[in-house]
Amino acid sequence: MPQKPTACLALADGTIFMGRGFGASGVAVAELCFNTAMTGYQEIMTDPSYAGQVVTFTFPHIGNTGVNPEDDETTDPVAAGMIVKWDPTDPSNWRATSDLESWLASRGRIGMGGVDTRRLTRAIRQQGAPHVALAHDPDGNFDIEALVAKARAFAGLVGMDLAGQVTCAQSYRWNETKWAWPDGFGTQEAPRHKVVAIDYGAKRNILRSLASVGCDVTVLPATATAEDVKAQNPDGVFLSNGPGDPAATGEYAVPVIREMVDSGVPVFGICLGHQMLAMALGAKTIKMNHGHHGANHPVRRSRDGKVEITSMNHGFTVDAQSLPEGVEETHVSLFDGSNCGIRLSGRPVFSVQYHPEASPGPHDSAYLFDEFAAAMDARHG
Ligand SMILES: NC(=O)CC[C@H](N)C(=O)O
Repeated sequence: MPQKPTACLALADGTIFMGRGFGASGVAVAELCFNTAMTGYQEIMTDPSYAGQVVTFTFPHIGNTGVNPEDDETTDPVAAGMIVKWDPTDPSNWRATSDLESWLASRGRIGMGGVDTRRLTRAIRQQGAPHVALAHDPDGNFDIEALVAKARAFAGLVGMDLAGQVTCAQSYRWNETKWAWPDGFGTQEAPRHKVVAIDYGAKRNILRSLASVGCDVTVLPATATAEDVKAQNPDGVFLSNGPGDPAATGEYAVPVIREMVDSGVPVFGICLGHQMLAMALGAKTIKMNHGHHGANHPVRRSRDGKVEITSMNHGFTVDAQSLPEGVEETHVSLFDGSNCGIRLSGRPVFSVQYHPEASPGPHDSAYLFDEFAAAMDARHG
C-alpha cells in the first residue's frame, strides 16, 4: 500500500502536489522559485536573499553531502522551505557534521520530498513564480482548501521590504581569520582598506571575500544613515545582497547610497545592492517572470566579451532601458539578455546582479573584489 503523503504543496491557482514531509512540521506561505544548482543547498537555504521564498531544486539528489557549520551563509536558514525530488539520504562527506533533515528540523524549516520537480518547474516557468502554501504534517492531515486560500492570500514580494528582517541588529566588525580554500583563494591579505558593508541580508562569503582582498570590514544595519557611514570614514562602501523588492528597501536605502556615490568613495554592490545602486543612479527595477536562481548562468562581460559562469539568485532585475546616460551596462545575461552589471562612467562605482563570491566555476568572477580593492588603492595614491 502506498504511504500516506505527509506533505502538501498548494499553489494559488489550486494545483496541488503531495509528497513526503521532512524537517519541521507546520505551514510556510511564500513565493516559489526553482534553483538549478547541483551543489550548494546549504548555502542556498541560509542565503538571506531567499527570505519569503520556498525553493524547489531541479537537481534530484539533494542532501547527499549533509550539512556543516562552515557552509552557513547566515546563522539560520532563511528560505521558507525546500522541495526535492528524492528524499535526502544519509550524508556521505568528510565535512558533514549532521544530516539535512535534522538540520532543517532543528531550524524550523519545512522540507518536502517525492515531488515531480520537473512538472513543478514547468509550472513556475509557465505561470511565473507562484504563491504557495507548503505544509508538513507527520499524520498526513491537510485542509487543502485552506492551504489554497493561504497561498492566495499571500501578498507577494512586490513592494515587500524584507531587508529589515534579516539585517544585523547592530554594527559589527567582520573578523573571521581562519578560512581559506586549499588553492589560496580566501586567504586574507593584511587589512589595508576600511570598508563599510551595508547589510541588507549579507552572505558571509561576501564579507569573507572582501577580507580576502585586504578589507577591514565594518558591517552596518540596512537602516544606516549617510552620517552613520561617514562616521566610519571608509575607504570604500559595499552594498550587500538581500531579499524582497529593491524598490521597497530602496525607499530608505537609495538616498543613503546616492550620498555615498556623491562623496566620491569607491562603491561596489552585489544583487540587491546592485539593484539599489542602479536606482540611486536613476534606473528602475522590475519583477521577472520566474527569476534566475542557479550556479551556471552565463554572463557576457561587455569590455572584452569574456563569458563568466555565474551564480545567481534574483527575482527582480534592473531595467536596462532605464539606465541613464553615463551609466554603462558592463555585464549581460546570455540566457535572456537581462542586465547583470553596471558602472558609473569614469568612476569606481560598480555593481553586479550575480554572485561573484559564490565561485561556481570555480572562481570566475572573484576579480571584482580585486577591482574594488584596486579602486581603493588608486585613491590612496
Ligand atoms: N540575491 C539578492 O540579493 C536578491 C535581490 C532581490 N531580492 C531579488 O530577488 O531580485
